[in-house]
Amino acid sequence: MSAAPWPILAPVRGRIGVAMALSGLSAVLALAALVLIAAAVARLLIAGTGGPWLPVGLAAGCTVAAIGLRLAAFGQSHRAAFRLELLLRRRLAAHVATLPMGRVQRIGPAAIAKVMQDDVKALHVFVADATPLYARAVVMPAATAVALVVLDWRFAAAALAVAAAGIAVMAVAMRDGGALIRAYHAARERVSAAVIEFVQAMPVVRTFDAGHDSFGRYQRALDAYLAMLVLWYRRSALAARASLAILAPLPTLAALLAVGLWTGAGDDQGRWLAALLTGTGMAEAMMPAMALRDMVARAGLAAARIAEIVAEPPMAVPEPGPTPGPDPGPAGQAVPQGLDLCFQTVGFRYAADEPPVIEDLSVTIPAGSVTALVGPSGAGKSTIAALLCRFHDVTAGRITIGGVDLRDLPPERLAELVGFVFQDSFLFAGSIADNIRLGRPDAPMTAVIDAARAARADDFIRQLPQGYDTPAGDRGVFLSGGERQRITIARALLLDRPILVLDEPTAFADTENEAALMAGLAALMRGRTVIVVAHRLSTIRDADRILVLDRGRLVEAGSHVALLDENGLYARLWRAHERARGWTIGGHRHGEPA
Ligand SMILES: Nc1ncnc2c1ncn2[C@@H]1O[C@H](COP(=O)(O)OP(=O)(O)OP(=O)(O)O)[C@@H](O)[C@H]1O
Repeated sequence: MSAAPWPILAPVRGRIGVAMALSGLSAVLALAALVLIAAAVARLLIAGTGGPWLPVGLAAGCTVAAIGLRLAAFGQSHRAAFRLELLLRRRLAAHVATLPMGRVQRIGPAAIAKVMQDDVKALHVFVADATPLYARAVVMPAATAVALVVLDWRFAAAALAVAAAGIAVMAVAMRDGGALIRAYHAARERVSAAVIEFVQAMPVVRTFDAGHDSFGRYQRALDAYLAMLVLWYRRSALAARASLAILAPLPTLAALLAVGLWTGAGDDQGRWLAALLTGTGMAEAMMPAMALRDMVARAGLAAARIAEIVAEPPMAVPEPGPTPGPDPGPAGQAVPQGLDLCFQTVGFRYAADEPPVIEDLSVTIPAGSVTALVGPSGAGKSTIAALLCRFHDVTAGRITIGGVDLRDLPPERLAELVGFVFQDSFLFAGSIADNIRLGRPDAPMTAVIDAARAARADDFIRQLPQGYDTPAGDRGVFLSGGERQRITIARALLLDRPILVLDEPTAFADTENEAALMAGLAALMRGRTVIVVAHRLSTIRDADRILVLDRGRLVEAGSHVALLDENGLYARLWRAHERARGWTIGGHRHGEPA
């Protein structure tokens, strides 16, 4: 990973430049104030050189201006940081929205959230705090060196020799610095990941080990972090302390005093005093630049992670312009004519180096029909549902709606045609009504209520503390899996898409909810083209056609009755399903004495 944060700062480069220039100028003025104070003291000590008030006044002016410029520099850098934060978050959000959903799932929502929050924040901190300090740490020693050369080259030589010795020892302390910093940050990140995993997995972990071993991974990450710190300390502690001692003001002060005494450079007391006042802090002024290395490295890592997301190729969309796409038809119309879904020798693999999970799938799903996808675990049912939503693009063949390749449909057109209900029904922070309105924010309340009624959700929503205005989402009201699913169904009903993809829609239904959920689903499916992925075969026995998949291939197709007659894979799955329904916990069959 590149460790240079600078390219990503390009949009605010101008403002950062201004901040650094102001900070550098402030350093020069602070130095000028010291020279002027030396001149004032010299005038006091040496008779006949004039009164001290002019240099004192100028020194005061320089100090005030230096403080003002420093504040202005931080003002500019903070503004640049806020602007950068806003720009990067907007850019990331806009880019992530263009990525294929499958890619987003593969990168992981948590990883994306971390980049959008933590890495952007790290760059904010870098720009706001580090850039002015960085300029100061470079300009201050350089300007001091120039001032010393002007005063007397011997003072300059003495101060530079001390600084060079300090930097040489520091270089020893920082050998392998880049590798150590990367290892340090990697260890820190493993601790963060372990703590997140620990908290997220707590419900599962606790059930199994009552919390005794659940610290395991976290503890190991902490141990590795500690080992890393100890290694770093051992490698660099002695040299680092030695370099800090050399770069501190005292050694430079001693060198300047010695040079003044022994070389005759101190004969001009005014110059000597000026050299002592300005030069003493020269080596020390370099120290922040060393410390900032770590901040630059951290910002570099954050920038690299942001760049990685931005470099993800977006989903291919057709050129804007008239698209020969099928017309979704007026809202409320049953299924517009000609919206057959067609898989033509479709193949799909998740990565170029992975085996295909869908192979040579050719099937036509007529408009208005209900088609179920069944098959053993891992057969590829959910993958087909995901392909229909363009979470991924097929890697062979094509999928068409009304004769148009999905890849030739603008995403918004696809969204008008196809609606989805997944097993994992996510509710956003917002009221229940807002959640039903998602996708049709201007829908009137009467339409929301009608959809909720048809989805069999109206009754339980009305019993919530604030009815349709009750807050949902993570921090909202607690709803059962079946209730959440019925809200999702109401949402899909309100959207009124002609084609529906349902992935395990009854996965979370309990017995009490199942009847309501099935009734809601029946309302939703009426008059639409439906593709439903189901584990519970009893829920899809009335489907017009059942497609049976095995290891990515279509092995049987037909109605429930026809497939039972065939006595193949479907018949075996059905018998297994029937047996499983008959079993109760404890190993007894329904109707048998316990
Ligand atoms: N994001 C992914 N990356 C890589 N491989 C995946 C991904 N999702 C699924 N697979 C693999 O693709 C194959 C098909 O998975 P899919 O989830 O489509 O099967 P399924 O029939 O829906 O299974 P189940 O009934 O268990 O949900 C499996 O071998 C699975 O491991």
